[in-house]
Amino acid sequence: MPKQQRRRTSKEAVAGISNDGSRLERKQCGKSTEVCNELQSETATAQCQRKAARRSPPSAAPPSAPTERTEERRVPQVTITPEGCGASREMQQGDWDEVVEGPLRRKLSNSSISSTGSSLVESEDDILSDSESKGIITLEHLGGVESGEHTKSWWKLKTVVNWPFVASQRKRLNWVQLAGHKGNFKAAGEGSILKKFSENEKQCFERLSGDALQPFVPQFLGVVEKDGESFLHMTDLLATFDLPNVMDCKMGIRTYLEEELVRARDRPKLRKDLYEKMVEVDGQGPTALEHAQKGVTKPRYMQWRETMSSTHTLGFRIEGIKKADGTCRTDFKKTHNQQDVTAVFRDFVEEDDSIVRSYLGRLAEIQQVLQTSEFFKRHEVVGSSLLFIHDHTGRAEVWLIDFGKTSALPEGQMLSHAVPWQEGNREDGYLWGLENLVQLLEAVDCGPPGEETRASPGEETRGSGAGEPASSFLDPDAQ
Ligand SMILES: Nc1ncnc2c1ncn2[C@@H]1O[C@H](COP(=O)(O)OP(=O)(O)OP(=O)(O)O)[C@@H](O)[C@H]1O
Ligand SMILES: O=P(O)(O)O[C@@H]1[C@H](O)[C@H](O)[C@@H](OP(=O)(O)O)[C@H](OP(=O)(O)O)[C@H]1O
Repeated sequence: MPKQQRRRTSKEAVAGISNDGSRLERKQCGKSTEVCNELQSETATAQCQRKAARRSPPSAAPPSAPTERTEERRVPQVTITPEGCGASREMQQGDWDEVVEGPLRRKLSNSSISSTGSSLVESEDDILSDSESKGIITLEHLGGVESGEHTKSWWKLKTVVNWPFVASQRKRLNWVQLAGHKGNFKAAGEGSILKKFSENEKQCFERLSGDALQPFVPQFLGVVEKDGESFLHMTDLLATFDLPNVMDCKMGIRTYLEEELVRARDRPKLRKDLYEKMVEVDGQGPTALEHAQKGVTKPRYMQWRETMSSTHTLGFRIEGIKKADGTCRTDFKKTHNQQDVTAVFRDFVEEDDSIVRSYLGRLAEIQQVLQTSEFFKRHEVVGSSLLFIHDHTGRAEVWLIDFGKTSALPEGQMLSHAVPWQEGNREDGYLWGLENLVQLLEAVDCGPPGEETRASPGEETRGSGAGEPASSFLDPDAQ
């Protein structure tokens, strides 16, 4: 199939996820006939889904379809009373300049890129004063100094297009922290990194040892002390790539713990920093009261983030992307619907179908393993991400990262990860989000092998028969 035609097909497919997918966007359909019509275009999607069915066995407990009915969704209310502003738990770190071995050392710094998504390289002040903790790309450059030496000279690479890499340096210019808290990471020995210690995350790594999921998470290398602080030592997933493209997708329909909700109800604490982050994205975000108080509670902020982004509508959201050319984007707070998300995916993979297929293959493996993982069954997985990494060699991998807010369930309790969350059931919607992610990525992958994926008229309906979807989405209406 000619490339142009392939692209058209992909584009149609982006919107037309499925019968169920169209429900996913039905509220928006009311606003846009164009979107609505596209959603009804099924053929290309059906092709993708058949491809997917070949890639992976159908999930044992297929999730069903979401809608975009944000207002109608039941979100536990948090009573806000003014009690002063809570401070961010962000690490205050001023002494993280000393970094590690290697001729071109990474510095993992507290600098960051604004979530407003400026793609311009600004002054150092701008970088440092940024209130966001995202999109950190900071590299320590030792200008040919041999391994073992220490120096404090380093580069801050914010957003650089056409970075003049020389071949020997390219491999080492890999590090990027696309999400998470400033200063949470430090470089370690070759191919490994240190993440600020969390007892909870350590326990998760220990429990993951020997679990079916272990091959899909960074290798845990133990706890190390450095400069009087404890860190989790783990493999740097980027280390073996050459100028990788990296994307962080935060999984699940809920990004805060139930206990945070309870705490906020019992002891509501207004946070000015979160209020400011909210206003930065949407001046209309805070209520009149919140504007007056200049503060919001954490669950209120987190719920707002979920509804602004695609967490609420799709069960995952894009946190950040860094591409091989050095460009970095973290301005996805308002990337909300499937068309926008798919457009970002397409840009990320640069319409390289073989990369998409590799990602889909890996995601299919992850979906399969999640069905058998004891760890997954017995943990509420909140705030965890899938890290997508590929480079020009054609290698593409997906890894599960960040178990800082993943918590064990009481003995005997298990989650389906695919049914709606109601306070108390601790469901996280991980599998639902993953299924949506896979389907959106499939919408990018509607090119070759072409003929073989073309549906015959009798195959136009998804699924194994009688209009039954092969896989479907979670329906929050079912709540
Ligand atoms: N093992 C790893 N290898 C390579 N990069 C990693 C690894 N772990 C994390 N990262 C990078 O660091 C970023 C943040 O990681 P992580 O989500 O674990 O941090 P965090 O501070 O716990 O985040 P959050 O505040 O969302 O809980 C990721 O988006 C990714 O870019
Ligand atoms: O993505 P944003 O808009 O920057 O918002 C942050 C993000 O949701 C983090 O996941 C969260 O940390 P946790 O997941 O650890 O709760 C952090 O809370 P915090 O400010 O309390 O650290 C938020 O500020």
